[in-house]
Amino acid sequence: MKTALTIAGSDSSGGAGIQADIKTMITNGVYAMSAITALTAQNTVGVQGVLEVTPDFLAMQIDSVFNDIRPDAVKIGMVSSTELISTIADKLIHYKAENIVVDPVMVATSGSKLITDDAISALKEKLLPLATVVTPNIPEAEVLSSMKIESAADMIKAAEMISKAYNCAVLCKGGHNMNDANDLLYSSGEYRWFYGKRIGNSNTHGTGCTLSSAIASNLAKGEDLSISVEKAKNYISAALSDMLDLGAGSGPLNHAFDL
Ligand SMILES: Nc1ncnc2c1ncn2[C@@H]1O[C@H](COP(=O)(O)OP(=O)(O)OP(=O)(O)O)[C@@H](O)[C@H]1O
Ligand SMILES: Cc1ncc(COP(=O)(O)O)c(N)n1
Repeated sequence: MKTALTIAGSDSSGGAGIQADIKTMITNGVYAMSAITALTAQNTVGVQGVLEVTPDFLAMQIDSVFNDIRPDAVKIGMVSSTELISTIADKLIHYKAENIVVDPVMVATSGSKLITDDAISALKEKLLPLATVVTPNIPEAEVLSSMKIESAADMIKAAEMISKAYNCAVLCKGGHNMNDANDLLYSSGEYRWFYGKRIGNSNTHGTGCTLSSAIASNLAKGEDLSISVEKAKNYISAALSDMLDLGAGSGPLNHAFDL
């Protein structure tokens, strides 16, 4: 069985973070492992608290995983501080990790900030150059490219800028668009659109975590990047279409819709 590791934060409400990643990896057919960067006390309404692990303890978790069950792919989600980002980068280089998917988590759907401003610089300098693919939503792509994105042409331009600056593929996600849900993959100088019909479901807590973990699962199984994104897009669209409606705010997806 192929294996995947998520390095991310825990979401006590189970819709995003480590919990979404593990549910996604299992339902996409790979063995799931985790290294937790922070505990969040969180629900569909907001983030009530964050408790970061120490860099040493994060390093220990990553060592424990790599020294026993080597992951075929690694997904990185919420990492809130510069020190934790440096720890992850050092370990990924040390273990020559492959198939690295970086979801540059900055703000939760509920509006809470999940990364410090310093850490955004570290994310750019240390993690993006290691990424097979980085998966920003539109506000994140604006931060990474320092440009405003107001059209499909802007999505292409920003993705190209990020890809060239950090030498990685870029999936610019269109979930924040009003009329469609089209995602753009820019890789090795070429781009491809993944078209999605906008689903009338306001329960989108964890969509970014879920998409990036599905991509990592497909890469772990040996699919190329474009097919990995295509299959991940189909998975997230189906999970959203299941119309699960839990909690008072933006609720989670049904990760196990076809079980
Ligand atoms: N209402 C929707 N209908 C169809 N697809 C959607 C919808 N909302 C998001 N998506 C899809 O979900 C995936 C995640 O995109 P999105 O832009 O929401 O990421 P995100 O903002 O990082 O997610 P998160 O909610 O975890 O912060 C993309 O494939 C996007 O197209
Ligand atoms: C621990 C953790 N990681 C990531 C997210 C982003 O997901 P979303 O923007 O869907 O809330 C989150 N809310 N919590």
